[in-house]
Amino acid sequence: MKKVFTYLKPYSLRMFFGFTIKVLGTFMDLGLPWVLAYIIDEIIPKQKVSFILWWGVVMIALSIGARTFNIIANRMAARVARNTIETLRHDLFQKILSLSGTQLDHFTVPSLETRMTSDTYNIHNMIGMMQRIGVRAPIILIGGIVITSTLEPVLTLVLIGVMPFLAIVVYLVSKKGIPLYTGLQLSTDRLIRVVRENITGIRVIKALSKTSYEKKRFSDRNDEVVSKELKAGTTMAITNPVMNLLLNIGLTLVVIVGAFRVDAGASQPGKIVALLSYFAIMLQAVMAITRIFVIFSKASASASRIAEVLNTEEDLKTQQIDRVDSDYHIEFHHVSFAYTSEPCITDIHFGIKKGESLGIIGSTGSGKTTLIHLLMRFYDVTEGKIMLEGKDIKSIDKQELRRRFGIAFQNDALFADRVYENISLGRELPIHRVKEATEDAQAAEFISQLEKELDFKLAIKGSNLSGGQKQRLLVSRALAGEPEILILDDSSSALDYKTDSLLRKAIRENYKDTTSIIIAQRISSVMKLDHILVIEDGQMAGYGTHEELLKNCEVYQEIYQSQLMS
Ligand SMILES: Nc1ncnc2c1ncn2[C@@H]1O[C@H](COP(=O)(O)OP(=O)(O)OP(=O)(O)O)[C@@H](O)[C@H]1O
Repeated sequence: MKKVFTYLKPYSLRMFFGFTIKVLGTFMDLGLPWVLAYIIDEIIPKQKVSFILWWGVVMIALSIGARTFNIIANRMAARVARNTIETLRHDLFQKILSLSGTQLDHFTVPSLETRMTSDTYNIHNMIGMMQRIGVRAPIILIGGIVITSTLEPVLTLVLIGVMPFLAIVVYLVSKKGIPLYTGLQLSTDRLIRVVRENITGIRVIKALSKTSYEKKRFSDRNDEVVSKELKAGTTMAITNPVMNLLLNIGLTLVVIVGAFRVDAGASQPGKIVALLSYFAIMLQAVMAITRIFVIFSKASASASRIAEVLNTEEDLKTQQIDRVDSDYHIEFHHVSFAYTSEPCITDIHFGIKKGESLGIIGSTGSGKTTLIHLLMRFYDVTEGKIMLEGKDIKSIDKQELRRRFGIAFQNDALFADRVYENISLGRELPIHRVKEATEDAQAAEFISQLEKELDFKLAIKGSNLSGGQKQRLLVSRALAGEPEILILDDSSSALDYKTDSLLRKAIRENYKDTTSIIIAQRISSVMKLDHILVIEDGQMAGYGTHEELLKNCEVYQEIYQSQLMS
């Protein structure tokens, strides 16, 4: 919570004004029963209509003043809550963007989504509530006790006697509430993960007739959320009836004791009426405080989940490492890596010169994409080093490093935006450059057939395009910035042989200075490249040209034979 409260600092002045206005409004509310008692006990017995009217006007003025001040203060509170959450969400988003691959794996994407949405929403609720009811309710309670004790000290003791019981209920319930709400948020994370997986894979789920299986999976997660919600809700729901009961006992005692006291001449009817009014608004205040505790319990669980992300230390810091002389543009120097305890990449060692091309081939899951993740420093190598022009990539600023790449990953993201935006991706590239890239990526022809061509609007994830069209747009995006290093990760798998071959020809001829790395399943996609790395279970099974590998790499020969036969 401490971390979240630091976000309120810039609004302290606004909060102070809001607080002052709220206090004034609340005092006016507190004055009303007192004036009523005064009218009943002092003014009415004098039987002067002008006096009664005058004090009636005072009551109306107090009432209007209280409402107006309340509305102003509530609007100010809403503004503070909105602005605070806007900044918090912005910082959280920035932080999420800067998380390394390992940190993203640790938090998981669905959990980060919940932290960005429902967790920030819970805190928004709390900040608003604290400024509105959090100020008003304690003043009503304390002010109420002070005023009633001046009016009727004996009856006030009845109310004060009830207070410790109320405090115990609030303490016990909120102590149980926070862990329950933390558990609920974790279950919500899991539910969102299932929803996310289902929505992303809706077609394959239908195609494989897995809908009933997925329905069950969703239902299990949903039941888990419902049961945790029920548990948290039931615990919190105990508060209101118990509070009500305690306060109503107090109220009944006031009426009984008050009746005896008026009868004995020790008190006046106006005071008893005022006391009942005070008890009523104090009852509302206590209810509001319990609501604050519920919201605070939720927000406190959310705040620690958000703080966990915000306090995550950057684990891929830029380091001071001296450059070494190297003939290579890209060099992997005995690189090993593990996502978990199991090694994924072991002792990969190669170098390619500027403008050269490297093909990476190997079975699925052999570690091809991981090599790119390491080259772009999404993860840090566990052993060895990766160098660009003799500079360890750990010594290059991450933004600067990544700007040097043009990359198309497998199933990369396409956005619900114009074709141009999807290719330019915020780089404000000139139209002619985007057009050239689409021609090289063999996408120009199909784009020319789209309505409005580059202005054609894609659906979410480019679902109104075919697989091959999507791939060609992604390759256009990678080529459009004329990158120093081009990486195509299985980006031509949906292309026919002719289009694939035209794409490779265009890259060869039009991007001579670009060093390219092409990951592919088909030997035809890599056989003409300067070097080919054959990878098997994360290890180098061969390195050389197509001809060399055909002679001396068994794995390559097997892939070649199997593809030749098919
Ligand atoms: N974030 C991750 N956390 C844990 N393990 C991972 C992660 N990403 C990949 N792996 C594992 O690392 C291994 C290599 O994965 P990688 O994606 O590099 O393979 P690949 O050769 O590119 O496969 P494909 O050809 O199917 O794309 C696989 O066993 C995979 O399960």
